[in-house]
Formats: sequence, structure tokens, C-alpha cells
Amino acid sequence: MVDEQKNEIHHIRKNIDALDSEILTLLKRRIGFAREIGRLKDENNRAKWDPLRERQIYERLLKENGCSFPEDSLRTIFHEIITACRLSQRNIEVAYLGPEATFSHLAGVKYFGHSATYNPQDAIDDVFSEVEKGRTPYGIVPVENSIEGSVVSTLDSFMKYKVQICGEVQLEISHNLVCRSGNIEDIQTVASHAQPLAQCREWLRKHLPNIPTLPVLSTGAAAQMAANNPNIGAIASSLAIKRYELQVVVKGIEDYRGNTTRFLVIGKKSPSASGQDRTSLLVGTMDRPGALNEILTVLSEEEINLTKLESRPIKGKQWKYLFFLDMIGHIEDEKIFRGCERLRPLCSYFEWLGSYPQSNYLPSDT
Ligand SMILES: O=C(O)C(=O)C[C@]1(C(=O)O)C=C[C@@H](O)C=C1
Repeated sequence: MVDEQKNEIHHIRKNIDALDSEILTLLKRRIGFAREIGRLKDENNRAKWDPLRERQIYERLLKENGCSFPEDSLRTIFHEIITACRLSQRNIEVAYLGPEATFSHLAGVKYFGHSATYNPQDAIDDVFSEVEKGRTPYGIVPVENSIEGSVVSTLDSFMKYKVQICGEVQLEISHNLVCRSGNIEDIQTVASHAQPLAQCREWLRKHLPNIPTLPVLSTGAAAQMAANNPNIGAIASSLAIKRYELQVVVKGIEDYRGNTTRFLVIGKKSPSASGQDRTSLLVGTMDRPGALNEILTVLSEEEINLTKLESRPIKGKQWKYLFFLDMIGHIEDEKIFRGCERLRPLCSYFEWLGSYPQSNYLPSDT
């Protein structure tokens, strides 16, 4: 490189350094303002988290940006900034299905950012119990996977515990084969949770035909085993690779692309309307012909967009079912409120599980 170019780079880097310092100064001022708002909200007993305001911030910035700065990076940067500011108002604690570095943990980090405190639990049931008892204000639980379908233990826990849905987050699940050395020849057993093992079945059969698989409690537990034993390979998340200092053998070994899991954030109280929300209900139908049809007719008459309908058997009551319904809109929206009021007398059981912002404002998983 000629001297002239070296000088030019040096000069530009000085400009970048000055800008980085300016950005840092602005971030410090921003968090100061957020703390002030936090204090005012405390005085008025108002919720710290305001999803409507957050959505407005993203929308304004994306509009102002045009296409100058990569859009997804802009979302990611501001997501971290806003979550850090929100957390500075009060530290947020989140219960999830552990151990560390499971996909639930990853989904939590995507939603609440890196600075929240994450409390690992042994089972999905325990996540619900933590939140219901008020020991941890939020929980994150998987609810459905685009390939494997519903996560029934989550749906069943909604029947058992009194919690509300506060948010949702979608995570594109890509599976990595990892081990201590990064060498495929070292692997004598592949450990993972049953779901990832099933999702990578074809790949494993083709590339590791004589290697046995070992189903364990979670992808985090599999990663932990691989960290302790050089002959164990694990199928695990990117977070697990970092956490347990493992090496990637092969990335993206899932048999089908577009493997996405939807997670729900549970808490004590749903947030107010953000403008693009989803409402979830749990209902029981009357014991008469056409009972489910009566419910669907109300939704259709009110022009409510139903995005999910799922039935689960009621434990201890043979051949009796409850239905989970997801619809577009917030309980504060007139038509959703009216629809629910009309549904109530038609149902043997009716529970509003919550209204919460749809996940489309969050950064994608690239
Ligand atoms: O505007 C507010 O109400 C704030 O508390 C500030 C702020 C932010 O950092 O921009 C933080 C948390 C809220 O969820 C919304 C926005």
C-alpha cells in the first residue's frame, strides 16, 4: 500500500473514532432520558414496557433511514439499545427451559436482549409455575414449530396455570453438529433433544450411518455433554457453541429449511395495544351439535381473522376438549372486545389468555 493511501485510511479512521465516541455520548444521554421516564412511570404506577412506543420508534427510524443503512442491522442495533434502556429502568428476569444455551434461551435473548437475567428451569411446567407464583416476572416458552407442530406441554400448562401472554417471538432454528475438536472422526455418539434429532434424521443417516444417537433433555444438556466428552457430538444452537466453547463440525444439518419455532412470552399482565397485535383465547364448547360452528360464526360475522385453532383434551375428562384460538387484533380493539363478549355465553369455558404485539417488528435471525 502506498503511503498516500495509508494516510487516507488513517484520516478516515480518525473520523470513525470521533463518530463512535459521539454515538457513545448519545447512548449515555439516551439511557439517562429512559431512566427519567422510568422514575416518572414509577411515580404514576405505570408499566415500564410500552410496546406501542417501541414500535413507533422502529417505524420512524426505518422510514428516516430509507435504504441507506442495512435495515435488519438497524432493527438489531435499536432493539439492543431500547432493551438496554428498558432494562435500566428495572432489571428484567426471564424464566426459560434450561440449561443455558437452549433455543428457548436464544429466543429470550432475541426478545429481551443480552442484558436481562435468565433463570433456567427444568421443565416448561416450571416456567409457568415461576411466573404464576410471581418469582420471575416473565417466562418464555415454545408454542409451535413449523415442521413438528404444537408443543403440547406448553398448551397444557395454559390450562393449569393463571398467567397472561405478553409477547411472541419467532426463531429460525438452524441445527449445527458440534464437538470439542470440530473433527467429525472424533464423534462416536450424537446427543440432542428428541426434536432436533428428528429434524436432522436424514442428514445423520446419510453422513453418520453407524453412529448411534442419544436423546437427552435439551440441546443445552447435549452441548454440556459434548464439552465434557471428546467423543460426543451434539446438535446445538449457536449460543451453545459459544457458551460451551465447542467447535462447529457442520452447520445447518436440518433436513428441511425454514424450520421456525414460535415462542410466547408469559407474564402477569398483557401490554396495551401496539397497533399490530394478536389475541389468544382458551375456550370450551357447549355439549351440543354445532357448538364449535357457533363460535366460528361469531368470529366470521365480526370479521375477525383467526390465525390458529387447536384442540387439546382436558385431563381427567374423557373425550372433552378445550380449544386454543389465536386471532389478529387486541382486546382493546372494538371488534375483538365485542367478539369476545358474544363468545362468552356460547362457551362452557372462556379465558382470555392475552393480547400482545405480533413478532414482525423484531430483527430476523440472519
Ligand atoms: O418512552 C418510554 O416510555 C420509555 O420508557 C423509553 C423507552 C426507550 O428506550 O425508548 C424504553 C422502554 C419503553 O418500552 C419504551 C421506550
